[in-house]
Amino acid sequence: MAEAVLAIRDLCKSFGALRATENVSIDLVPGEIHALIGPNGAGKSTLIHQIAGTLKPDSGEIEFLGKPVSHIGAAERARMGLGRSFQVSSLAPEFSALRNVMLAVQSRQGTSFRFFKPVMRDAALVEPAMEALERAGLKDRARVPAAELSHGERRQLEIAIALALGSRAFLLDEPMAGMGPEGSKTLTSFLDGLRREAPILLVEHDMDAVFALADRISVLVYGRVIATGTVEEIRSDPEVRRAYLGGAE
Ligand SMILES: Nc1ncnc2c1ncn2[C@@H]1O[C@H](COP(=O)(O)OP(=O)(O)OP(=O)(O)O)[C@@H](O)[C@H]1O
Repeated sequence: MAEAVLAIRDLCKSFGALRATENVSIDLVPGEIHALIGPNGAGKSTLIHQIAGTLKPDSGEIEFLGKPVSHIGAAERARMGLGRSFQVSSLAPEFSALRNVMLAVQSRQGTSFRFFKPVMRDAALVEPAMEALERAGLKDRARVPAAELSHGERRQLEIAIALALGSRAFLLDEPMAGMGPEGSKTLTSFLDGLRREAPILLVEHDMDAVFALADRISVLVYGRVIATGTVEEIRSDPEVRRAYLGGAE
């Protein structure tokens, strides 16, 4: 298997007596969607927080792009290209999709344009912002205020921002939440293509989306990974069926 973009080894996190993450080891290889599923309270969000750097593990290692990152903060991990999306929306609703992405490009370029006049600065931001919108399938909606975009388009916009920030891997926490059947279908096909941009660690309760998208699935129950495998392996695993999938077919 290709070298992991993201490698998590023996991660542990307890809240008092509760073991929210217990010796979790999973990885993310180039081009894949690795879904993380499990019942409510299994520890999925706790794990994503630790990977993103917003929660400190008790022990274990996290490597991103071959470098240990356990000791560095969330902002630094984001700068390295670990893109987290969907739980906290960072969109400015009154600004156009384009302006939202331009702000991200600007934050990435830092102060290198501060000596330029605003209009020239804008020109230097438009091109990379439009490119990110195109990669996220939103080029035609560039001038539309974020508030007027559909639910699914706002998620695409968040992805465009992550792409503009140079994401090398995506941590997506329940992207299908709040979507109707049509929106879920559109977003599923969008995410299907997104894996070519960067691999995705996908936390999702929508099993149709998970089974349609995942190259591999890890099942988390009471903080432990009870199985990792392909869709077929996971669907036919007796322990997984007992603990989580039940009669879902
Ligand atoms: N800050 C905290 N302090 C104490 N307990 C916590 C804290 N955060 C999470 N927990 C507990 O850790 C366990 C795992 O929670 P977590 O939110 O990670 O689960 P989850 O799999 O994401 O659930 P859901 O699918 O409902 O979002 C739960 O029992 C939860 O109550």
